Amino acid sequence: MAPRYYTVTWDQLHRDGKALAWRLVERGPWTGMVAITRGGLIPAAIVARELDCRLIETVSVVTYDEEQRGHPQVVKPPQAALESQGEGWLLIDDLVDTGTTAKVVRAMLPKAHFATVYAKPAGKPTVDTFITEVSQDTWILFPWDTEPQFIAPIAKARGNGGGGQ
Ligand SMILES: O=P(O)(O)OC[C@H]1O[C@H](OP(=O)(O)OP(=O)(O)O)[C@H](O)[C@@H]1O
Ligand code: HPA
Ligand SMILES: [Mg+2]
Repeated sequence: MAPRYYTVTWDQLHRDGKALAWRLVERGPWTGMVAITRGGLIPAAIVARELDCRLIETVSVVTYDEEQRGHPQVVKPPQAALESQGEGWLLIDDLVDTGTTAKVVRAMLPKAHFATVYAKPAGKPTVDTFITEVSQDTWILFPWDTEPQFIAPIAKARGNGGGGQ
């Protein structure tokens, strides 16, 4: 079955990122943040600004090639947070889908608080805090993966022409 799409604009991402920061500020203070690259980088920047957090580490896990899921590979470990096992650290990603990426990172930082902006049901048990849930068969389109384009008027797309003079 073709996936449904849920389009997220920059404005919406900023609003949802701030909503996440409101939840997380109550759980702090935080030693620092670990952004899961690349999707977690912009949500992490929004949350870091709101929480006045300046210590940002990254962890890189490659799981997907476009919409195809592969075997997760840790390309860069979250060095600064490893010794504490992530205690006091916020782990940020844009979304959890199957939870594959989350499980790999949580194994490295079992004491970190894991937060995402969006979550699908299969990945939900791996997240401590998230803002918006979408169904498992929905593909989230982020603003960095999309661009606005021309769309034909409804009447033309239906092939029933325009109104006459
Ligand atoms: O719960 P999962 O099924 O693991 O899917 C979620 C992960 O997939 C995407 O990252 P991706 O691997 O596409 O890399 P990217 O962040 O560099 O785009 C997304 O940013 C999450 O990190
Ligand atoms: O729904 C999604 N959107 C974008 N990237 C993703 N990576 C896993 N699931 C998704
Ligand atoms: Mg990612």
